[in-house]
Amino acid sequence: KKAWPTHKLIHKQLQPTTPHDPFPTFSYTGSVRPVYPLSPMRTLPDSIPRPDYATDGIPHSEQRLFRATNVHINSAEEIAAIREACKLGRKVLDIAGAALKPGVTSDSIDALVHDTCISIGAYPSPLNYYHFPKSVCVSVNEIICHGIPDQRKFVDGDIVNIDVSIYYKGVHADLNETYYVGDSALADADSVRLVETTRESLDKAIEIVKPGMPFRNIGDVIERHATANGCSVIRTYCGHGTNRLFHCPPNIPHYAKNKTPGVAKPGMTFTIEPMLALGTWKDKTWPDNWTSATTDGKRSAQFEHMLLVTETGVEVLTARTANSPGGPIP
Ligand SMILES: COc1cccc(Cn2ccc3cc(C(=O)NO)cnc32)c1
Ligand SMILES: [Co+2]
Ligand SMILES: [Co+2]
Ligand SMILES: [Co+2]
Repeated sequence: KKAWPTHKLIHKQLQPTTPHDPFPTFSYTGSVRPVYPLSPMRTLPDSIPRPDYATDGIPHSEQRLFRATNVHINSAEEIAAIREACKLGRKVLDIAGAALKPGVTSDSIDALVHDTCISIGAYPSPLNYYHFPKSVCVSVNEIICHGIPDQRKFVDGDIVNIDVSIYYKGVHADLNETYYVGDSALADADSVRLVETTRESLDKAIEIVKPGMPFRNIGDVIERHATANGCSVIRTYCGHGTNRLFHCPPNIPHYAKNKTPGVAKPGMTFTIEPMLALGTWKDKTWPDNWTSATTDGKRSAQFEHMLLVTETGVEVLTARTANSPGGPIP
């Protein structure tokens, strides 16, 4: 039997491919662990139009606006493109949600989202956004948001948020949902209370959106519903304007008594994306500089829609409609 060439052995030892925790000394707040190695960075055909940050990771177009607080009013053409991107984003999310099963890895969800984006001619907005390494955010249990798809397998009883954003015809769409994996999570009363309260809090917030509505009112509606159901509201991450830019004004906190400026006007497009938790609202970021977890390790859930302010009220651009019924209906 041929002796294993030592240089390959050494190389193998230096590049462990066995699943492992890259931060063995980090004090995790809950039971979720990263499972490395991450899969190689995914690529896209050159034919797919890319946002400015796709090459160097920095959204220069957003940073030019950094201090601005004026909110972009989309043209009719921009609104048409945003509507189309949001319909496609909804399809991508529904496909990803339907693939959630015990034993499936979050990396396989990333591959599915990435390949679906390519198939429709879209760029997955998270890829290389501030150097984010993957094409979708997958956040399990106590992970609040920005979870990085890796080799961790979903387990019966997990609650999993999939946050899809796509760049299509020069505009972004951004939406997310939290799903139950297997049957046990549906049986866990606290998880169901958390997930359904979060879903309802987004719906209640959307109900008040119309021209003249101060953005600061959204947090009051969300926090009232959260508190009434024994949940807290994560404070670090907010809803945001989305159009030709992935993130731009307005900044929309999900907690009560906030001082955010601005009022809704027809033609504005933005997200509302409440993250609620069973315990503390406080968050702690993993050493990967992305993954955000509750400091007490209790579960967090999120739902996100992208909205258009109309002359008379609001249009939920990322709504699940009759012709896109996909995904598990809870
Ligand atoms: C610089 O600091 C950070 C820290 C965390 C994340 C990122 C960048 N980023 C990557 C994906 C992503 C998604 C959203 C979003 O709105 N989801 O609804 C926001 N940010 C995102 C940057
Ligand atoms: Co999102
Ligand atoms: Co968002
Ligand atoms: Co979560």
